[in-house]
Amino acid sequence: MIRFDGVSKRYPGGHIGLEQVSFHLSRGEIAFLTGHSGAGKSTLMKLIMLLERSSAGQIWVGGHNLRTLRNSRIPYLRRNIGVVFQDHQLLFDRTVFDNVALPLLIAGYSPGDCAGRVRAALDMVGLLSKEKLFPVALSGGEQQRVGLARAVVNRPALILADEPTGNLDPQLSTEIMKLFESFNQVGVTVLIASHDLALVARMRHRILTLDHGRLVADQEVR
Ligand SMILES: Nc1ncnc2c1ncn2[C@@H]1O[C@H](COP(=O)(O)OP(=O)(O)OP(=O)(O)O)[C@@H](O)[C@H]1O
Repeated sequence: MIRFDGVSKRYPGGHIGLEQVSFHLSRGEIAFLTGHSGAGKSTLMKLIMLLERSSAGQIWVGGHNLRTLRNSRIPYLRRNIGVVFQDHQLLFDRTVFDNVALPLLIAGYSPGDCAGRVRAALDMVGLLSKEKLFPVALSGGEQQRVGLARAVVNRPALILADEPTGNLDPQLSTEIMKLFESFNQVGVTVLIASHDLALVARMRHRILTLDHGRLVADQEVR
C-alpha cells in the first residue's frame, strides 16, 4: 500500500524533514509512526498525500509511483485516503450528518445518495443518534469520532491519522484507537502518527520510529 525507498525531504533553507527513509506498509496492515516533536512524522504523512514533494528517493502509494503520477490523478489518489487530524477540523456551522457527508458531496455524490453511507459511517463510530446535532453540542471525544466517520465515509483503502488523540484523555484515546482497529479489521490499511509512547505501546502493533528525519526503528510489538 505504501512504499518509501530512500526518501529524503529538504525544506527551503536546508531544513531536514526526512533523511533516507525506507519502509513498506502492506495492504491491510496497521502501524504507528512515532518520534519526538520535529522528528518528521507530519512530513512523511504530507509526502504520502502529495501535499509536499520529496527531494530524493521514490514513494509508491497503492501501486502508484508519486514521482511520475500525473497531476490529473492526484484527486483520485487523495479520494482513496481518509485523513484524520488532531483538531478534527469539523465545520461548526454544519450538523454532524453534513460534516460526515462533505467528502461525498465533494466527490460528486448527490445529497440523496449520501445518506446511507453517512449513516453507516456514523454507526461505526457509535454516533448515529447524534446526526442532527451541531459539533458544539458534542464532547471532545465525540467530535473526534465525527472526524473518524468523515475519514471513512468514502470507504478509503488507506487511513492516515496525524496525532488523532492529541487533546484526549487516556481512556478516550484508547477508545479512538479501538475504532482505528475496527476499521483495520474490515481491511483498511491504517497509519497513525503519535508521540504518545505509552498509548502506542499499549496497542501492540507495528511501530515505526523517526528521529531527526531518520527511521531509527521498525518493531512489531506483540
Ligand atoms: N514548511 C517547512 N519549512 C521548513 N522546515 C519545516 C517545514 N515543515 C517542517 N519543517 C521541519 O521539518 C522537521 C520535521 O517536521 P514535522 O512537522 O514533520 O515533525 P513532526 O514529527 O510531525 O513534529 P510534531 O510532533 O511536532 O508535529 C522539523 O525540523 C520542522 O521544523
